[in-house]
Amino acid sequence: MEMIKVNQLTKKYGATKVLKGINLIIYQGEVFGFVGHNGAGKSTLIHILTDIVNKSGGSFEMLGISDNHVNETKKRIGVMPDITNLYENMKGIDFLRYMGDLAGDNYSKKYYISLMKDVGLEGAEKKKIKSYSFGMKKKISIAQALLGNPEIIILDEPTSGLDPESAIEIRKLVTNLQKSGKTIFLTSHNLDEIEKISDRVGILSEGVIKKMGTPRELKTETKEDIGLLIRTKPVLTAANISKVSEALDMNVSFVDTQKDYTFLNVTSEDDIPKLSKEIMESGILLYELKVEERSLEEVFMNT
Ligand SMILES: Nc1ncnc2c1ncn2[C@@H]1O[C@H](COP(=O)(O)OP(=O)(O)OP(=O)(O)O)[C@@H](O)[C@H]1O
Repeated sequence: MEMIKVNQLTKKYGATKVLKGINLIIYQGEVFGFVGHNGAGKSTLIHILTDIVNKSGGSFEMLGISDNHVNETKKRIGVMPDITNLYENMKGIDFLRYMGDLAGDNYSKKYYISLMKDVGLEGAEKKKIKSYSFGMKKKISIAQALLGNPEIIILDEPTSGLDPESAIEIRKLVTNLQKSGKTIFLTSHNLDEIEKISDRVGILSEGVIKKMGTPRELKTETKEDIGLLIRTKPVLTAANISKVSEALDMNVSFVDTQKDYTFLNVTSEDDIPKLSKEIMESGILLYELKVEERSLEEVFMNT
């Protein structure tokens, strides 16, 4: 099922066009990672989808419901608020109860306690938010997004500013939410993280989604050469490579050697088995062959 569908969405602030025609479909149960430079318009899109900011043009559907009827979807979408909007003088559980009450929901104390446990805040229910660590504040923001068991959860930079351990905890939480059937739309500046937890990634640049796909698709789609790292005895030299290249009549280029390793480029995946066979048949012992992966960061920098 299409949980979020965005069609030619635009947004202008005054004369500045921030979003110039966003097209996007997010399916049920996906974790979709949305990345872009500072000021690219990620939060603007989130604010439009959650009815905080008006669109300038185009349309969108949330849970199959048109943006003309956005009120009907609000209870089914959870949005993590900015942690600067937390009521710091309130105890954690009172804050959640207050937000629940504001939404017109009447949950039991047990519900709020279990919600705090779900986000890893067990034992902190009666502590004031101002005494929480940065990571705990992020967690209670996520708990607020989970109030009412929404089907779509939108998290704007859930791990920014967190130490690695807390970031791992939040990532686990996202994975558990996905396992429980939620659809998650998240932004992050941490591309390693986006790559680890997202099923698909969209890169927003110059007002449009320039690239979209699984992390693997993005990392392989624009790659011209395939980098190989080979460990052999004896170590392959430029002369060996040019001989192999000639024998196979294919374009294998020598890049460098470091200790026991040789770095090479080939132009097609099909060259890899041919190359390894040729090396072994020439009496050179092949210990290791690795395809060097492009990082999502490289893809992002080239977008
Ligand atoms: N209310 C507003 N009025 C005018 N311009 C705005 C407003 N809100 C955002 N902008 C501008 O729109 C652009 C996109 O901002 P937005 O916050 O959506 O980017 P972002 O991708 O979320 O950035 P970041 O990664 O830094 O959070 C920026 O140039 C910003 O200055």
